[in-house]
Amino acid sequence: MTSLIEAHDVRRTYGSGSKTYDAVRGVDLTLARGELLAVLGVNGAGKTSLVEVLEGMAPATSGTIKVFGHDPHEQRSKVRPRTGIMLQEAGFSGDLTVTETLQMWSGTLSSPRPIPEALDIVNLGHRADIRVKSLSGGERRRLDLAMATLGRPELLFLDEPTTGLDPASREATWAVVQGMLDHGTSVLLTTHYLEEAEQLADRLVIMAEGQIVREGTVAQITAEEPSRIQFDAAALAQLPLEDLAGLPGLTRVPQTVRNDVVLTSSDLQATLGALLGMADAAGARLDNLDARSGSLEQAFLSLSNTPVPAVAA
Ligand SMILES: Nc1ncnc2c1ncn2[C@@H]1O[C@H](COP(=O)(O)OP(=O)(O)OP(=O)(O)O)[C@@H](O)[C@H]1O
Repeated sequence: MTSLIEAHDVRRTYGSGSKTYDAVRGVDLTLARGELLAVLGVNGAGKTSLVEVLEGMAPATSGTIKVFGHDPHEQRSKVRPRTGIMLQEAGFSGDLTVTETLQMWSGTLSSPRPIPEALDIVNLGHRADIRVKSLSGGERRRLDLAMATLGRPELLFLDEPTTGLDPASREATWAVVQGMLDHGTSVLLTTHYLEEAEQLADRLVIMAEGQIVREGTVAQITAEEPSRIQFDAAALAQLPLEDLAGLPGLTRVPQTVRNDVVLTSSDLQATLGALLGMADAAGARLDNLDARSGSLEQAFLSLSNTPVPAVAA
C-alpha cells in the first residue's frame, strides 16, 4: 500500500527563549491509502499539535512530513485541494445560513459536491436555510463535517469529530466516515472515545506527553494488556494475599483496591482455574467475581499513566 502521510521524527515546540513547551516529541507516523488511523490520547497529549502540522496548518519545529509526497506546509497549494479538514472549532459566521456557508467554501474548491448532496450526507438537508447561529452544537459539528467532505477529499483529517454529540448523532457521523472510507478516502482521526476508535480504525496510535507510546490494531494493542480478575475482599479471610501471590500467570503481586482484590494475569485461564480450585479448597466465596481479558480502555489508561480503576460492581 502507498503511504499518503509519511512523518519522521516530528517535533513541535511552542514559545521561545526560556519559555518553551515541547508538545510533540519525535513522532514517526504513516497513513496508508484507504486506511483510517485513529490518534488517541488524554487531554494535552499532543494530538491536535501533531495533526495541525500534518495538515500543514502550522510548520513542524523539526522533522520531515510528506503528504502526497509534498511538504504540507511549504507546498500547501499541492496538498490542500486534496484534503478535507474538520477542526475542533470552526469559525463560521453565525449570520450566514447553512447553505450560504457551504456555498462560500464551495467557491474555493475545484470539484465540489452539489450542496444538497453534501447536506444529505450529514443529514442536515432540513436545516439548509437556517442561520448557523441557530444550529444546535451537534448540528454545527455535522456542518463542519459537510464542509470537510465538500471537496471530495482523498484524505480527511477529523479532529475529535464527535465530541459533544449525543449517541445517535455519533453513530450517524460514524456512518458518514465509514461511507467515505468505502469510497476510498483515507482518514486520520483524533478522538477521546475508545469505542469510536474500536468501531472505525484500521490502526491506532496512543499518544502520551507528545510521543507515540503504542501503535497497532485494536487486537494487537489489547493482546499486550494483562487480563484482570477481581472479587470481594471479604474472601481474604480464607485466602490471604500471600497465598494468592502463588497463583500461576500473575504479572504483579495481588492488590486490594477499595473493597476488592485485583489480580492481573498474562494467562487468564491458568490463573482463574487455580484461583477457583484454591477457593473451593479453602471454602471461600468469591463474591462479585469478575474476570476479563485486556481491553483497549485498560491499555489506554495504563499507557496514559492514569490509574486503572477497579470495575464497578
Ligand atoms: N499555542 C500554544 N502555546 C503553548 N502551549 C500550547 C499551545 N497549544 C497547545 N499547547 C500545549 O501543548 C500541549 C498539547 O496540546 P494539544 O492541544 O496538542 O493536546 P491534545 O492531545 O490535542 O489535547 P485535547 O485532547 O485536550 O484536545 C498541551 O500541554 C497544551 O497546553
